Amino acid sequence: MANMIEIRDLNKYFGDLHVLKDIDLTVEEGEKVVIIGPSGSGKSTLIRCVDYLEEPTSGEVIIDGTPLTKKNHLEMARTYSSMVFQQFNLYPNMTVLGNLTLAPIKLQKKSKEEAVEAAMVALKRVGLAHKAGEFPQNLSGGQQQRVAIARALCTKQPIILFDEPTSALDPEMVQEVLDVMIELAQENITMICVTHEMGFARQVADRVIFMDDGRILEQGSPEHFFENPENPRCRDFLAKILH
Ligand SMILES: Nc1ncnc2c1ncn2[C@@H]1O[C@H](COP(=O)(O)OP(=O)(O)OP(=O)(O)O)[C@@H](O)[C@H]1O
Repeated sequence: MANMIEIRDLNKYFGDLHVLKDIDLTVEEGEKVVIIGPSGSGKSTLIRCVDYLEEPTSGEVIIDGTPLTKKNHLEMARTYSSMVFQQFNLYPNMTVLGNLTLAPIKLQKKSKEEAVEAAMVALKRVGLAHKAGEFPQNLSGGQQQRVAIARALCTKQPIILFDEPTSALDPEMVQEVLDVMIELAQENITMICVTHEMGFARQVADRVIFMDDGRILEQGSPEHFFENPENPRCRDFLAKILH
């Protein structure tokens, strides 16, 4: 398998705060990676560096062989990666269909017909084709997040980054979003997902990564990771959230 994402010696500071510390990480094409760790450990910042929503202070992020730079990052993100956020980030004054066709038409220069067709295919996949004409505020949180996932799907980039996609949802809506993600994981999409959903990690991840204080302290297959973590901080963290 080819490397889709290579992160080399990545450091990120916010002012004096050293948030990512010498991160090295390679993700293969089609690989599903779940990142867990305590609040403030740098998980979101790390995946935001993958599509340059945060600019690394030093080090490199290489996508499909091309290093991200100030100059190319918008074009690279358009081609390679989309992000699903905790707070959905849908435009409230646009219909679901409007939200889904905006980037393909404006940024990817697709025709309206092509964008609508792709949007409807994506909405079907998340079970919401019948909501195409609705405004986001008329949907439940779970439905809004499924729309956000459909939006990520219809731009057809090979990488999807999930930043705690179920953390803002009422508990009864979490599973419907996870089910969509589980189904997506059957495909050759490269996924990095920051989440506290350990069942999802066990079911879907090829690799689980534990971050603490800006560093990757443990990583491995779910079997190894959950049964036999070596790092004491990872063991403590798992003991807390699993019991
Ligand atoms: N734009 C920013 N400006 C200043 N500090 C920031 C910014 N974004 C994040 N931070 C800080 O960087 C650290 C890492 O934040 P990050 O959101 O990456 O952690 P996280 O592991 O994703 O946490 P959580 O699980 O709470 O979302 C935190 O101390 C946070 O307050």
